[in-house]
Amino acid sequence: MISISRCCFLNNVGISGSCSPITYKQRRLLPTSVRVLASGPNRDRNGSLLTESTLKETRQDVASVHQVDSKTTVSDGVHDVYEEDAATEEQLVTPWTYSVASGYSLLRDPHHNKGLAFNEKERDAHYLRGLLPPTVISQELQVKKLMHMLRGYQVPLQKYMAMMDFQETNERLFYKLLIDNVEELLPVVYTPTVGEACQKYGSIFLRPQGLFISLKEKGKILEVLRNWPEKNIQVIVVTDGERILGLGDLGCQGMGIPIGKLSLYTALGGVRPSACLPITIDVGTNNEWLLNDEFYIGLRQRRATGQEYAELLHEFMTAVKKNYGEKVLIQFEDFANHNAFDLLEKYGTTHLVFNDDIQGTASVVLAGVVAALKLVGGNLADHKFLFLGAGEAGTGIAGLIALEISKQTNMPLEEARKRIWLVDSKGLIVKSRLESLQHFKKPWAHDHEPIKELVDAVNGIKPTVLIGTSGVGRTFTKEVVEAMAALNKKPVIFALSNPTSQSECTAEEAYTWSKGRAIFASGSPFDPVEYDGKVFVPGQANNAYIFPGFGLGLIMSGTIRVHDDMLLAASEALAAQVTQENFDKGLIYPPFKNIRKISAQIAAKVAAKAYDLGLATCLPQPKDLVKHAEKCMYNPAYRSYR
Ligand SMILES: O=C([O-])CC(=O)C(=O)O
Ligand SMILES: [Mg+2]
Repeated sequence: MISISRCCFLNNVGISGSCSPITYKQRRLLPTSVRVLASGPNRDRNGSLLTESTLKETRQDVASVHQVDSKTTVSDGVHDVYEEDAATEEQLVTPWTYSVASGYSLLRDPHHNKGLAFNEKERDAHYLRGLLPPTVISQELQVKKLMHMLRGYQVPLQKYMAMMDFQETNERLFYKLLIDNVEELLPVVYTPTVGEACQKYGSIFLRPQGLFISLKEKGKILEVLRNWPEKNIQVIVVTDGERILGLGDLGCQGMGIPIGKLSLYTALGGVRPSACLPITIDVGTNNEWLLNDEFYIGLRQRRATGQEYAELLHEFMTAVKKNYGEKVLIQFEDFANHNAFDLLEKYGTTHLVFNDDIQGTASVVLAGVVAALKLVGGNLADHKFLFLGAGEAGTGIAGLIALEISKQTNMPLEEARKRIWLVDSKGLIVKSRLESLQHFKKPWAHDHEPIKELVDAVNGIKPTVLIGTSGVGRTFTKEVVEAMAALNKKPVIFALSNPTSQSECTAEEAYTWSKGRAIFASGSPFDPVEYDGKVFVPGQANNAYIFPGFGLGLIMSGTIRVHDDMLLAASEALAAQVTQENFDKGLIYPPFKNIRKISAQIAAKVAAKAYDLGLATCLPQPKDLVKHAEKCMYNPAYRSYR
């Protein structure tokens, strides 16, 4: 086996430039325990922001990170960091070499394999003669062939498995396929199919694509992180599998979600695949069916809770920061409510954390509501919102809408919240229930008599916007939609629960029961619907519009904390991407086919906000942040290997 110079392969268009990643040696210069900020998290239980004093302290952390950065004289961040890491402690303690295989091994290396696209010269230079059939084809033709193959499969899960296989065989081809056919393939690698894949993950599992950290690894998490072959990690998506989409506790099999989300980080947001790390934390499962399934891949025990859970998570959070530094983004995904809010609150002031279900969903829905108002009329403050579901998504969206109303009108947050009502499994959230409510529901307990049924809440509250985040399918019944349509000329109805089976109603139901008057969006995709001779195209209010661009913005600016104003900036950037042509078709989200352009816009606005707030460490600030975002984005076109 001949090793090929690293330069030709690792010189990705990564997120580097003047803001180079911190190397292990430099990381050692960082204060060993980065200061815990003096007071509250970036959003306390009442939804207030980082205070001026905590912001000031966070800015001091920014200064210390930047001081280390500015000592680095790195021409090509990605490449040189690898050099340096290899030459220091990593090479001493890990068993790998950084050389890249040639010949047969090259064809089996997904990061560098090009299959039939290796040209004649490359076949000679890299010992590939005879290992491939004689024809040489372009990457475009390879994409065409794979699409032909995928379209031949009838069952969505077969398509999912084929896509995972492509990712494991030829990474660049996988991403080109996904980027060039995003509207067709998103439902395959993401909701709804990824939900079924997680349910059956044990049966279809062939090769691990992420890190599994279970209770067995307690005390060794730092070592486990170091077993992952990539060193320059910029985004981690982590789940504990307790609330996978609206499907409930899938334990260790929730791994499909971090893998799917990170594929979108690369395809939609342009973050290098090698900088993405999917992680599942396995503390057991309470899913009896899985515990008795012979193919289940996780720990066969009931979920650890309380101190045992908190200690494992704390070890994980500490190890991540120690191994990857201050600027690694940790995205929490599909944790159950009780842990999701606590983790965000606990680590929001010490780590770069983002909860996609609370914050990403909030940002995408606010954008959709703002866009819908162009069709419905009025300002946000003129509207009344009713939610079915008061968990992460429900209270997250409610909080961001209230914040935006308060910013737009200068009205106190408390006053803005009065326009927003939530219904949970026990009925309308009202003052008389205050004592028994979980902390994240308390801000939404307003004065009203108790109401049990959703339809009665609709008739009692008279909302203009109805948002479903319940995780329970078919809860927007004919009666509910008809009540909305009786109250509003153009009722705004969002059925956000995923996957399709958990959607509060289908697009067809929303349009039919409202007699074609609903402005409708859903979390999982629905096909266009024909009603009364007119075609209605439903919007997909999924956080996939936000998190890839949001993450890119944080990474390219070296931001070290997430702030709610960045969520508002992302939301505004997304709403601004809806064109008149989209509105004319009744659309409140831009088409996914433009998503990379949209992500660059979101990234630029998020980064700009981070610079304004003094939370960015990549200095100086680039002049044109949109161009900078586009330049940072991973391009899956093959490289030529000389
Ligand atoms: O994964 C998705 O499609 C959206 C999401 O975060 C969830 O439903 O938990
Ligand atoms: Mg989620």
